[in-house]
Amino acid sequence: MKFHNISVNLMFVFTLSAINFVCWFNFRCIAAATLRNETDMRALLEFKSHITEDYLAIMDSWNDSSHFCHWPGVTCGIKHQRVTQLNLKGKRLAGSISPYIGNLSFLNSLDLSDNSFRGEIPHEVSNLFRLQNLNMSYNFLGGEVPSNFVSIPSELGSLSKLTELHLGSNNLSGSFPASVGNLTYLHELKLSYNQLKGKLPDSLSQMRSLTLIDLLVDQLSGEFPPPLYNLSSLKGIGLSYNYFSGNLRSNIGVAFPKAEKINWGMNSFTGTFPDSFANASNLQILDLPGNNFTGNVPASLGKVKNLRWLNVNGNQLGSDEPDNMNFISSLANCSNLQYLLLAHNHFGGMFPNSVTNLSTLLTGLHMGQNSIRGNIPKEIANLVNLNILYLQENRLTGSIPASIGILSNLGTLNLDSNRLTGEIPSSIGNITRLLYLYLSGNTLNGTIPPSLGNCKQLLRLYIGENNLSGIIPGQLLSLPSLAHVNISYNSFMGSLPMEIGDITNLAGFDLSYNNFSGMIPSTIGKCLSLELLYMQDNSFEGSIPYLADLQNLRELDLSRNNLSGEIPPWTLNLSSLLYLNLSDNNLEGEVPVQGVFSNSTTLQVEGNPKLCGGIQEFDLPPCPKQENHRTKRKHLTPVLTAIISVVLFAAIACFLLSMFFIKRSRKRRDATSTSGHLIFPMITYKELHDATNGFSSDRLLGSGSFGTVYKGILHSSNENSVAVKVLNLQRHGASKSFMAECHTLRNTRHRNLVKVITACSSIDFKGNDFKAIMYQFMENGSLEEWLRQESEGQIQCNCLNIIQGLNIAIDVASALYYLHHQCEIPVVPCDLKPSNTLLDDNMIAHVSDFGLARLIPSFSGEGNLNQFSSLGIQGTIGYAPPEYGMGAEVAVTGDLYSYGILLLEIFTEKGPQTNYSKTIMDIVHGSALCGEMTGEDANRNISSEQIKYLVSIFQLGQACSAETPQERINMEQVYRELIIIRDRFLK
Ligand SMILES: Nc1ncnc2c1ncn2[C@@H]1O[C@H](COP(=O)(O)OP(=O)(O)OP(=O)(O)O)[C@@H](O)[C@H]1O
Repeated sequence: MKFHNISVNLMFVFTLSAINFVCWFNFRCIAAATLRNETDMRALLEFKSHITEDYLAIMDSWNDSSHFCHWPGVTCGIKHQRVTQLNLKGKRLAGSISPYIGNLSFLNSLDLSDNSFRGEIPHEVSNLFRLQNLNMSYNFLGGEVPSNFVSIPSELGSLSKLTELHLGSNNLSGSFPASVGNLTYLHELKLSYNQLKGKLPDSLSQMRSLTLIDLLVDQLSGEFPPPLYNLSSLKGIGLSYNYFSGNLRSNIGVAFPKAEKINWGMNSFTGTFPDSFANASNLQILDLPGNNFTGNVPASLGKVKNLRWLNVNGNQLGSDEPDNMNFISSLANCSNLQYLLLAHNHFGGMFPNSVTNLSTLLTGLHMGQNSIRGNIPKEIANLVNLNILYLQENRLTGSIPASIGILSNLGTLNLDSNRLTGEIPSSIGNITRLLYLYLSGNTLNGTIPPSLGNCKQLLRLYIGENNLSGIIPGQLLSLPSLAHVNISYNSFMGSLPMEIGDITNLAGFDLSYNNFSGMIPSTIGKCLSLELLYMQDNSFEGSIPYLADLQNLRELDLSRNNLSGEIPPWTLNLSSLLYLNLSDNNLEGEVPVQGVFSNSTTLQVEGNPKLCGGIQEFDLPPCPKQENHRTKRKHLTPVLTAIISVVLFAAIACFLLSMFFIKRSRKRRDATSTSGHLIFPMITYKELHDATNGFSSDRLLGSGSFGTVYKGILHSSNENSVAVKVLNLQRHGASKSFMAECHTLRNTRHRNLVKVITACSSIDFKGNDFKAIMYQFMENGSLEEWLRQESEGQIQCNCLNIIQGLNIAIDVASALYYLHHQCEIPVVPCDLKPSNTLLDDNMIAHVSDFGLARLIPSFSGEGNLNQFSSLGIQGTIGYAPPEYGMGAEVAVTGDLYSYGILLLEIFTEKGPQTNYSKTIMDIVHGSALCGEMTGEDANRNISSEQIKYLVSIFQLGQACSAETPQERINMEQVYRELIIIRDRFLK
C-alpha cells in the first residue's frame, strides 16, 4: 500500500513537472489542462476502486465511454473541466474513501452522506482547500467496533473555505479537534449522533460565522461550552443528549441574541433558570427537558413573542409557593405558543387559572407529575385547539368540568392519579376525536356515561381504580376501535354483555377487582386481537368459554371467581400464552402437564380443591384411576354376570382403543405446546438451519435489499411458523439495517407492527458471520402480492374488497401514528410500501422492515421541529418523498408521503409511478380498474353511491402525498378520517 502511494505521488510530481514544462512554452496551457483533467479522472477512478458495493450500479458508467464530467454524481466547472462537485448522497455505496479524493483540487462540494463508507476520513481531504461543503453524515466512518474508532482528522481545520461541515451519524470518537475552530467561514457544523467526547475546544470561539451547531446525541461533557458564548451569530444550538453539566451563565440569553432554536435537553445542567433567555427575542423553540434546573421559570419569557415551544419537562422547577407558576400569565403574550411542557417538576400551589388565557393555538399542555392542587377551571375550554392535555399525577381535586367536552380537538386526555371526584361528565362524549382517555386512580363515582359510545375513535379507555359502579353500557361495546380497556378496581356489576365480541380491535382488557357475575360470554373468543385478559376477583361462574381462537393471548387471569368444570383442552394450543392464572375457582379434573402447564411460574391453579394431577410442583393429589367395574360383579346374579361380562369385554376393548387414540392425539399436542410456549429467548444457527430445512428454496418467502426471507417451522409443527430474514452480510448496509431493525423493534410494540420473536448473530457451519431476524409469520404475505399479481404477462389486481382495503389502510395509519407520536423517541420507518405491509391470517396489516428506520430524539416528532436531525435517506423510489431526493432531512412528513402513495395504490391497484389524478377520474367516471364499472363495480361489489367514499379516500391519499411536506395533512387526521369513512361505508 505504501509503495503504491509513493508511486502515485511520484506520478503526481511528474505530472506537475510536465505541466510546468508545457506551460513554459505554451501560454494557453491546453496540454496542461488535459493533464489536470487526467489527474481528476485518475482520482475518480481510484475513488471508484475503493468502492466494494454499488447496489444501484451508479458507477458502472464511470469508465472511458464518456468524459468523467458526465459521470453520475460528478459536476465540473465549465471553463476548466475540473471536478467541482462530487455528490453521491444516498447512492447505497459501500467501501472506504480513497485518499485520492484529496487530488480533486477544484472540489468545492463533497457529499458522500447516507452510504456505508467505513474506515477513516482520509487526511488527504484536507488538501481540498476550495471545499465549501463537506457532508459525510450517516456512514460508518470510524469503524463499527470501539477498537476501530477514529477521531475527526485535525487536518479538516485547514479547509479554510468550508461553509458547511456535516459529519453526523457516524462512529466518530475522540475529542473535538481544536483545528475545527480555524473554519472561520463555517455556517453549519453538524456532528450529531457520534461518540465525540470531552470538552469543546476554545478555538471554536473563532467561528464567528456559525449559525448552526448540531451536537445532539454525542458524549460531550463539561460545563456549557464556554467558546459558544462568543458566537453571537448562532441561530440554532443543539446540545441535547450529551453529558454537559454545571450552571448556565446568567447572561446566556444575551450571548445568543439571534437564537431561534435551543435544544439543550437531556444533559445535567443545574442552577436556576436564567432570566436572560428573554433577550433572545427571536426564540421559537426552547427545549430544556431532562436537566436539573431549579427555581422558577422567569416571567420575562413572556417577552419572547415568537415562542412556539417551551419544554422544561423533567427538571426540578417550581415550588409550593403560591406564585411559583406566575410565569404562565406572562406567556399569554406569546401568541404563537403551541406546546407548553412543564411535566415532572416540583410545581405546586393551586392550578393556575392563567393557563386558560394562553394562546388558542396551544396544541399540547403537559403539567403532569407535579404537586398541583385545586380544581381544573371550567375555562380550560378556551384552549380550543388542545390536542393533548396531560394533568396526571398531581393533587387535583373537585370534579372534571363539563366544559371539557368543548375541546373537540382533544386526542388525549390524561387526568390519571389525582383526587378528582364526581362523575365522568357525559360531555366527554362530544369529543368525538378522542383517542386516549385516562382517568384511573381518582375517586370518581357514578356510572360510565353511555355518551362515550360517541367517541368512535377511542383506542384506550383507562378508568380503573375509582369508585365507579353500575353496568357497562352497551354503547361502549359498540366501539370497534377500542384496543385497551382498563376498568379494574371499581364496583361494576352485572354480567359482561355478549357484545364484547364486537370490539374486534381489543388487545388488552382488564376488568379485574369488580363485582361482575354470570357466565363469561363466549363471544369474548371473537376478540381475535386479545393479548391480555384480566378477569380475576369477580364472581363469574360456569365453565371457561371457548377461547381457542385467541392466538395472540399472552396473559389470562381468571383467578378468584366461581368458575367450574374442567380445564379446557384448547388451553394447550394457545401458542402465545405465557401466563395463566386459574387459582381459587371450583375447577375439577386433571391438570395437564404440557405447555404452559409444565411450568409452575407461568401457571397458577391452587385453590381448586377438585383438581388433580399436573406437574409435581403443584402438589395436587393424583387423579383417581378409572373405576373398576369388576367390583360390582359380585352383587349380580350369575346370568347377569355373564351378560355384563360380554358388555364389559366390549367396553374394555373400547376403552383401550380410545386410550390409544387419546395418547396419540396428546402426543401430537405435546409437540405443539412445548414449542408453542417458548418465549424464544435465544436461537442458534443450527436451530434456524433446521427450522428452514437448511434454508431451502422451497421455504423461500422472498428477498429484499438486505436479505432473504424463509418460512421456518419450529419443532416440526406448522402452527409454530415463523419468518426468518437471513441478512446478506456481503450486501453493504446489511449490518446497519440489522441493527436499525433490532433497535426499532425492540423498543416498539403495537398490534400493527410485525412482531420480532428473536434475532440471531452467530457464525454459520462454515465459520462465516451470520445474522438473522425471526418474525411472526404472516400467513397472507405482503400487500404487494395482493395488489399486483402477474398473470399471463399482464399485471392484474388480486382485488381486495373495499373494506379489506380500508382496514389495511387504517391498520398502517395506526402503526404510523404510534411510531410518530407515541414512542418515547419518535420513529420514522422511512421505507413504507406494499411489500413491507404484511397481512396475517385475519388480514390485519403489520408494518415490517425497519432496516432504514430513524429515531428522531425531539419531542412529538413533528417534522418542522427536527431541526437538528441531519440524516440523509434513500427509501424506495416512488415511495420516498421528493424532498429526500433534494437532500431534506428525515421527518415524519416523509412517511406521510409514502403512506399517501400506499393508500392510493390500495384503492387504484396501480403502482407509484401512476398518474393518480387520471386514474381516479377513470374510476369515478365508470372505467374501473378491475373490469368495467358502470354504476357498479362487479369485482369490488360497490355501488355508485359508495364511490363517493372512494373519492374521499383518494383525496386523503393525495393530501398525504402532496409535493411539499408543509402541504401534507397529519397522520392523526388521516387515521380519524379513514375510520369515519369506514363507518359510513359499513352503514
Ligand atoms: N413476517 C413475514 N411473514 C411472511 N412473509 C414475509 C415476512 N417478512 C417478509 N416476508 C416476505 O419476504 C419478502 C422479502 O421481505 P424483505 O423485508 O426482506 O424485503 P422487501 O421489503 O420485499 O424489499 P426491500 O428490503 O428491498 O425493501 C416480503 O416481500 C414478504 O413477501
